[in-house]
Amino acid sequence: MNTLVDDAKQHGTAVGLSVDRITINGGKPLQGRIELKGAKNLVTKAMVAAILGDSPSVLKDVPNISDVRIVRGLLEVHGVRVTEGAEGELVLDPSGVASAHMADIDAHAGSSRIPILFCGPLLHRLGEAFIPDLGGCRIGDRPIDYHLEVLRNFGAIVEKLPSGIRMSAPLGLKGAKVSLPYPSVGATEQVLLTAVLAEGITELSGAAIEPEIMDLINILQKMGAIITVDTDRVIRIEGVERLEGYTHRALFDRNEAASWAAAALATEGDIFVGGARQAEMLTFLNVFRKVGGAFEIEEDGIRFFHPGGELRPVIIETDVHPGFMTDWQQPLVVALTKAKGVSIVHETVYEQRFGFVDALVEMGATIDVHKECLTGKHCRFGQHNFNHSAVISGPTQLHGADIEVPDLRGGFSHLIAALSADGRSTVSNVGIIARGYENFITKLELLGADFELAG
Ligand SMILES: CC(=O)N[C@H]1[C@@H](OP(=O)(O)OP(=O)(O)OC[C@H]2O[C@@H](n3ccc(=O)[nH]c3=O)[C@H](O)[C@@H]2O)O[C@H](CO)[C@@H](O)[C@@H]1O
Ligand SMILES: C=C(OP(=O)(O)O)C(=O)O
Repeated sequence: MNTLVDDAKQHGTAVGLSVDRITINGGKPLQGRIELKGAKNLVTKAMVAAILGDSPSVLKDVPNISDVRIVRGLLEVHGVRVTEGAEGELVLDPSGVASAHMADIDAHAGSSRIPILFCGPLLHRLGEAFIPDLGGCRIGDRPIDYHLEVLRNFGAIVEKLPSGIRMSAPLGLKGAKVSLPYPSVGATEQVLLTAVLAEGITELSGAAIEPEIMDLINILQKMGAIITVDTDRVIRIEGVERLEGYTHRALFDRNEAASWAAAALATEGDIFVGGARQAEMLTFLNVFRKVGGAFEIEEDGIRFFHPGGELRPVIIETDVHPGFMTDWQQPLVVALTKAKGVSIVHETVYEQRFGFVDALVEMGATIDVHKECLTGKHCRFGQHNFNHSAVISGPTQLHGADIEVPDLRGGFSHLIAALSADGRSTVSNVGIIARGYENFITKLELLGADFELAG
């Protein structure tokens, strides 16, 4: 397995970021306007969906992030021709889809979580698939048991090898009744990408219904799929014989929007996030307001700002949509260190997502992590030995320190911590942030941050 430093270098290099560290002089409010592109958690899946079409697809608002680069590389080793159109536009031509050579595919092992979603499309197109080791953030065990079970339900034969997973479907894939034990985003996408061309009807219960999944459904419908989203997390898919390419503008990145909103609050700043929309951020906006943040919703984006006065503590439980998204908690925790009183964040989606708080504590925050489900709701992790509830007592003034990015969202929270701290901080392994934040260095510059690049 790659070390964190290798990961950071790989992700940084993929988007042309040649530095490992940023030295930040904190204490300056972030102010100005930035623009969002499409969501990391949709764009990469939309790219995979292009394999299902029998003509090229055009995807707009594709961000320059390393996860997109990695998926592009994987598509190319499978014979998909990927070209760039206008700014932020990718043309994906699947007419040459072929089995990848092991050596080529190995180069992509361990880089992102997306390879597992190639299974259904490749089984339809080629009758076989080989999936290398998966990467993604190290925030828990992240098993793929639901994915494998789903694929077996459709008739795939799954063989686990030391280097990855081999799959075949000698009799083709057939629609199935599938029930997920937990509304997993990835496993729901696995069902969608497999069921659309499977013979017959698929009924998925216990589905995840995140906005990025709904946008993937929009794309599949444009391609010719028949998908019904019922109440109570049930999705019905009627398999069709062929799909065509799509043209689609990707849904904006609501996780990036929430991150910049938290940055505005923690630095007492004022950031207009172009492209952000209210509907997909309702839950975040409620919490942001309760903490004492202010926002103005405009047609072309949302202005997030600190209106003055004291920030207030909150109790949050992360959850599947429409709950408070797990990817929002890390940046917000930095703002909560400045709230007067005791906040609690109960992480119910991943068992180990509080690794990033060690650095905040080193910077002067008062944060204790606990194994118990501290908000009252019992989650899957309550009976185990996982520190999955955090108690944040404030207000505290953070001070500069040398800190190391542990994962994508934790990394962004470290940037915010350094920007809001007194004095100088050095944040290393910043390449990991390039997995999901397009041009974050340029955006920091635009917002008036005081920093130097090093390493
Ligand atoms: C690329 C992408 O879109 N990543 C997002 C996606 O990750 P991802 O799709 O990996 O997350 P899931 O929704 O699948 O995971 C949720 C929970 O289900 C568990 N699980 C999942 C699959 C499985 O086979 N077995 C199993 O036990 C996971 O360990 C985790 O505890 O949704 C997460 C939850 O909104 C987000 O934090 C990630 O940003
Ligand atoms: C956990 C995340 O992503 P991934 O699933 O790609 O690791 C994230 O975007 O915060």
